[in-house]
Amino acid sequence: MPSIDIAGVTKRYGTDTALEGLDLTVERGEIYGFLGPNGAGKSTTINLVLDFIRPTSGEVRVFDLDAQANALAIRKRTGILPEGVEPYDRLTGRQHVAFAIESKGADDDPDDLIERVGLSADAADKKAGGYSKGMTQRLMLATALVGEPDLLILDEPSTGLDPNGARRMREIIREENDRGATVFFSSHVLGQVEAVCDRIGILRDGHLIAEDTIDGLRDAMPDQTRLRVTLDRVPDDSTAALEAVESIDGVSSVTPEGRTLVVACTDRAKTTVLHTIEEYDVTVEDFTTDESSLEDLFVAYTSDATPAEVAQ
Ligand SMILES: Nc1ncnc2c1ncn2[C@@H]1O[C@H](COP(=O)(O)OP(=O)(O)OP(=O)(O)O)[C@@H](O)[C@H]1O
Repeated sequence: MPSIDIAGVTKRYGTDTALEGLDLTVERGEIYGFLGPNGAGKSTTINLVLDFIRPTSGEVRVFDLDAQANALAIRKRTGILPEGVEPYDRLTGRQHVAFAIESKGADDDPDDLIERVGLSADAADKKAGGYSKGMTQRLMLATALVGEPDLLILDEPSTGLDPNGARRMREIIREENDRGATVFFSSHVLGQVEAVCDRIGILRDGHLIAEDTIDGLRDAMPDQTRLRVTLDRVPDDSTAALEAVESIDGVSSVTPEGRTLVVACTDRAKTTVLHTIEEYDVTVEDFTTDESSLEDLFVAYTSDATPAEVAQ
């Protein structure tokens, strides 16, 4: 039985279509990463799952229950970390967690949850109105974990977290999953997604344009590669050089790292990339090709060309 089953869902806001005919299934026990550029429809999808908004057409089922008819029962079994949520200024962190425990009728110890997310006992005694973004995010994660939810929905969970916080988040996602929870999370931090997800869905303009494991996404774009080109020096007009490489057909991104250019491109574009760089009066000292990262794949999948065109 899937934890989330979205079938043929369209969501319109007036004449704007946020989602169109979306089919998406998250199996029980999996960690599903939900990616997409700004405005692709990720938050809309999450809001439909939680019945905060309703579809224009189509059906959303969670735990095999209709999301509209069973919203409260579903939310009781779900831990939610919404995007950009503000805590109540006047409650302390501990009071927030205690309130969440009471609301869910759970019996967690607030201090255990506070410690687990890496919030200090001192911070937990302070009013949440003064919390930094990272502390707020940790607090909200603690409330999402209340009652050992069957499903965790995390919207941009890394927002505001420093590297330690991001690592803790990954560990908690894995621990929750080991306990049996299904995790559905949206993120722009692709390293985070790459590190923990079993499966990834990429949404673009309200359509799911790719859904697979990272290896599967790679296999679907066998021609996609990551080229590292080391030059004898940084070109004098490095901006023009970067723009020239970026505009080559088959190149989806270029990142300078000192004298090295990291270029996500198709195999066929490699030679043109090397020739183009050399036109800027520099010598290519070395180049290597590597497996594409999730970031490369994401850019390739969400760039203007369709995935099929990119893969060709
Ligand atoms: N309440 C609303 N009223 C009108 N249009 C909306 C509303 N909410 C979302 N939209 C539109 O629906 C589309 C999808 O938005 P959504 O917030 O779901 O995208 P997202 O993938 O979560 O983006 P981001 O990564 O920026 O958070 C966008 O075009 C957005 O402008």
